[in-house]
Amino acid sequence: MQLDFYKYQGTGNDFVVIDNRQEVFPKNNTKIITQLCDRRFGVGADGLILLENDNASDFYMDYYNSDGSQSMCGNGGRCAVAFARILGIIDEQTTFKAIDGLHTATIKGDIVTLKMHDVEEVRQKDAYSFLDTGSPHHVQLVNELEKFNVTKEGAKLRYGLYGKAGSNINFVEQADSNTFGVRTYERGVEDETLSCGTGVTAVAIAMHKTGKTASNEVNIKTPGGDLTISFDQQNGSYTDVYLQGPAQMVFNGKVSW
Ligand SMILES: N[C@H](CCC[C@H](N)C(=O)O)C(=O)O
Repeated sequence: MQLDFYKYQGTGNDFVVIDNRQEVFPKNNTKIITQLCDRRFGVGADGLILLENDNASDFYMDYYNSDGSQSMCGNGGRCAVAFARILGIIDEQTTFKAIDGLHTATIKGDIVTLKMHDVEEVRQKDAYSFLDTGSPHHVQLVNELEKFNVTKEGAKLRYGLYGKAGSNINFVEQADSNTFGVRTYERGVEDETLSCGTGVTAVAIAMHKTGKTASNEVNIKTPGGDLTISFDQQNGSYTDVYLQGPAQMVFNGKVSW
């Protein structure tokens, strides 16, 4: 079988993207997904995005981590919006569906602003917070983030604290009143990625909830680039949560198996 694919990246979180509106991709075959995402035996990516038809919105984003598991992906969502515009499905605004429901988004140049779902609950512990922004996230402040062993400590928490289902693990260092550095260990990739969209969204909300910032616009610096998160807060819930940053096509080609 031979298929056209596109490679996208959003702040260094990279994806194989396929137009699956004709339902040609064998998505029940996890081996093909893991192989496409393999950086030595395949194209190489943190995840796979299948863009599909949806009868209630502009398109459906079917997202797979590089190990074939599924969840919502914030950076992937931004890339899917950029891809939908290239395909001519959308213009500057869209409503699309993902595993966690409907999202609206706007795109100007290569900057995509994606509305994330509301967050009602932030579990606060002494050393960390835990919340779901479409995917589950552990958020923990550390010192000397640049030197921190994210892969080792992330794996320890991901398996030790959260069992089989696991969680993504975000390590955070505050830079100023509304700026934070973030490095993320992603479940499903089982490694550090250069950026995680649902992760930085979780960090922004957790930092606001725990009083580290009073601002409802938070800047995040990841190893792959900068993202901005804005939100409202009403009776303890976070609403109108927006994730903003670049999404770029890198190359396209054909894969066969
Ligand atoms: N990179 C993604 C997260 C993928 C989800 C995932 N790793 C999981 O929870 O299974 C993002 O930008 O939000």
